[in-house]
Amino acid sequence: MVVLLQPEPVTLNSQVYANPKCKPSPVLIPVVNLTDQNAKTQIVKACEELGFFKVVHHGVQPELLTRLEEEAIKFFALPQSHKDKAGPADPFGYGSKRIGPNGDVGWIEYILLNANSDPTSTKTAAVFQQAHASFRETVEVYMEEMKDISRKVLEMVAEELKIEPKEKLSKLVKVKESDSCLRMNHYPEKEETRPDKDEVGFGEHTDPQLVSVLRSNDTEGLQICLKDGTWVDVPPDHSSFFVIVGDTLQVMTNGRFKSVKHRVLTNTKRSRLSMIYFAGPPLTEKIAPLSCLVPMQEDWLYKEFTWSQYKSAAYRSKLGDYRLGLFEKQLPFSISSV
Ligand SMILES: C=C1C[C@]23C[C@@]1(O)CC[C@H]2[C@@]12CC[C@H](O)[C@@](C)(C(=O)O1)[C@H]2[C@@H]3C(=O)O
Ligand SMILES: O=C(O)CCC(=O)C(=O)O
Ligand SMILES: [Fe+2]
Repeated sequence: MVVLLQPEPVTLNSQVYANPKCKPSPVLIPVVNLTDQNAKTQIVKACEELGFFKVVHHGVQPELLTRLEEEAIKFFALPQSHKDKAGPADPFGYGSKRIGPNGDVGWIEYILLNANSDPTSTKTAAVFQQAHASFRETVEVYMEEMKDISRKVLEMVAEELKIEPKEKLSKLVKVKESDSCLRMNHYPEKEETRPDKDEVGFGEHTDPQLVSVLRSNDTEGLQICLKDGTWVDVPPDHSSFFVIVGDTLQVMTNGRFKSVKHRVLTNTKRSRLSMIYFAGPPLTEKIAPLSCLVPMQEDWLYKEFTWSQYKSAAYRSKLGDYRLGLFEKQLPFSISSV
């Protein structure tokens, strides 16, 4: 008899921070083996309960992860004046401390790159001009792998939820018009750490896209917010990926999946490096609850919008704003609320 070993779920290692809402928690992060026949059921359960899960047996070569990490480290180690030639981020290119256009800041520097390398983005071109010669190629190969993981995850979601046609979700991230991007975040080490104080690397937010695929080095810092508002640490694991449900998938499942709030705290003497691929639909794609999941329009919790409309609204908002609120349908008063 062959006994298949299931990967152990990881216990969230909550630290006690000054913030009273941040408590130790016995929550487990679901771990999904992408080659397991039960993967689709586990993915849907995790998307419903947490909006977040860890992926193992993903098939991405560890050498590619190491290569991209090394090249990113080399980029961030360049003199500030070189990096600044690729900034400020517009949103693409190199950014430091400022996140987005509306006054958000963090202990961070980053590169944001469009998956469809936009020939008009001079900032993107400048990133590659400053970087090591092989950086562009490594980034392109990595993005293809991330697209593939997003595709597989969305195919499994569609299969489990019996969405028809079954490519409905995965097609959105596969087609060449998909509006996806890759962000590399560097949270520099701190000489002085202040264990009594939360220091924000990347403020709390949800990701606007369908799904995000995150990988980091072995430095902690990422936290997710549970439904009861408790923040819990996600133990880092440099050989796995974490999948984050985005706002768009929340809308398409009519709220059945939750886009998880997350943030990065940087109270550490070691630097954190993360790479995160945001799988987004084409700009012109109409986003609404899927009719095969919610046949009656009056049951839709959200109005229909295009990804382009949502993205514009997101870029007018601050990081921690509840962006989906703008697209929620006004529900008639229920008798019990009167
Ligand atoms: C403050 C902002 C940064 C952001 C655009 C926004 O106005 C609100 C959404 C932010 C976010 C979060 C997830 C991704 O990191 C990101 C690239 C995205 O698509 O939405 C960022 C945006 C950004 O940094 O430009
Ligand atoms: O750096 C991280 O681990 C998370 C970053 C993040 O949430 C983002 O870039 O949207
Ligand atoms: Fe995020």
